[in-house]
Amino acid sequence: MFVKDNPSGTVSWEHLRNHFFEMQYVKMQELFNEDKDRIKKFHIRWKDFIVDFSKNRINDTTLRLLVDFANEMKLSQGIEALFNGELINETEKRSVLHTALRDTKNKSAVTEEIKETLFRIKMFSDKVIKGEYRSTSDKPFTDIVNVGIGGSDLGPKMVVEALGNYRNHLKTHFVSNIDFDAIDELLKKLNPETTLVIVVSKSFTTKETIENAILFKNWLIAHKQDVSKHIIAVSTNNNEAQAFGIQEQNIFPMWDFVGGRFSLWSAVGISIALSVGYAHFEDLLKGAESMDEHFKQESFDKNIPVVLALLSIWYNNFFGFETEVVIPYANKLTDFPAYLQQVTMESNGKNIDRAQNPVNYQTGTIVWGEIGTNSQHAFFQLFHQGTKIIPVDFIGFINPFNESDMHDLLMANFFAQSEALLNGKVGNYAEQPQEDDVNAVYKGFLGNRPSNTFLIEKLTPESLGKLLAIYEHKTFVQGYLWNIYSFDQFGVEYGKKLAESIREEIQNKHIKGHDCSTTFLLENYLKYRKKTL
Ligand SMILES: O=P(O)(O)OC[C@H]1O[C@](O)(CO)[C@@H](O)[C@@H]1O
Repeated sequence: MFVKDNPSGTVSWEHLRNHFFEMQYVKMQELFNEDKDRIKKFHIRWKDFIVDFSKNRINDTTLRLLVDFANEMKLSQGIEALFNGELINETEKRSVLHTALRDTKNKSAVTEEIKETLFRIKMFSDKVIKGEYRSTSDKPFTDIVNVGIGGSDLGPKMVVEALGNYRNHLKTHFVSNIDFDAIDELLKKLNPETTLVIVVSKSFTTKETIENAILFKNWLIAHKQDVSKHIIAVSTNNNEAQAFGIQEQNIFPMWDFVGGRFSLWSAVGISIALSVGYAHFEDLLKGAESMDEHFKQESFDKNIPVVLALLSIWYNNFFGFETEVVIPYANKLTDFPAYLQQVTMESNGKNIDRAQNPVNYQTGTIVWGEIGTNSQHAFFQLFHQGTKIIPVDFIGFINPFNESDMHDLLMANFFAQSEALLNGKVGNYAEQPQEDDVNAVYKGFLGNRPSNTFLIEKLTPESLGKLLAIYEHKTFVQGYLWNIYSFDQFGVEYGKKLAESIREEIQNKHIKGHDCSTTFLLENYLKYRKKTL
């Protein structure tokens, strides 16, 4: 089971704090000058991945002290507890076993159930793709609509997009928000006779999802389609799904031991299997499984998720950097930052520790991002010359899916940005300021801005699985070391309840019991709302 020690009370935390005072003014440029082989120490080469973390404000002592901290907090014990299915989600009395979803070696009862479900996903997706599972009017399906939100949307949507080059003829759409304007636009494009709807909701009670599912159900009924053929579900709540009109054989199970934001590996990912075929879905799982093995077995100083988590803690808790950014140099990873935000921020946005005390140190980092090079032309100015320091994860691929010289230009930008952030405008690139240039002062930049670089051979189902598992485990390690519970989300659940009661007040046109600001806003909403339906 997990220890419940306050990390800021450990000896190694104290050592890190003292070490920070030495390191805070050290320039990375100096570290590189002093040690021409710095890269040898601070990179990890693993399968088709190179993770270069040399461009960070660290030296040998930093890495050693960070690893000491992980050891003092008994991280190995925590990792063991995770993989052994101990009830580490203590507040909800649940195990956390998303790793079991991709564990082909495990022989426990849990994996039997998982295997059976994977087999069902394979059979079903094969049939739909081949046109053997047919619609009311005996036609093959052409369009898949995934109705879900949060973890029941972000992960599958991101993967379907990321593996766009592997997609088959099926057109996959994702409906998450309760924004009728957007849904209406989609409905106009869809043919109800050949549309298959997947309602994905672990709880089958999430308001947005159920409202949207009802909308699609009514749309299908209005077009005389058999709902039991056109709607399938993924849920732990069999009863509600059946009450909704979904046939039992078309309900794919979810389990309490898989958190929504870690669930794309389960039947929640059925839209992935449908879009790219089961074999590629399996490759995604295999990639994640190989990262699980690395995470379990590798020593902490060579362990990709552990090193990334420790660096993030170094910046978050000692330097006081508040956010970190992820920049994938691949359009196909456009949705990656949004997915990652849920994984990290819903998990580690907590302020009470595992011993029920308010924490006296920072937890959950703020994660954001955008693809390169677009982001360079949007917000990189602040990275280079702003007052805030924002550590960057650059993600790039050596080979594109479709060969083109253009890829070298894309990647030239990828390499240039991290180099510029490190070095600033010095060395080979320094321009001699013109004596009469009155703007010279605005044109310099100092560098010393940290980044990690992921150089991956190619974006494939397998490498994507590895990448996602890296960030899942990084999140786990951070939550564990911050001594918080990463696998519940009570904050979001409270917001859901509040929205329900406000909706009732709007419907009854009776606003009551709010602060004066909310009352003012609601009254104006009611006053100017012109409902035509
Ligand atoms: O799959 P469900 O039960 O509809 O929940 C959707 C999402 O809602 C949340 O509970 C809160 O946003 C997420 O954790 C979850 O992924």
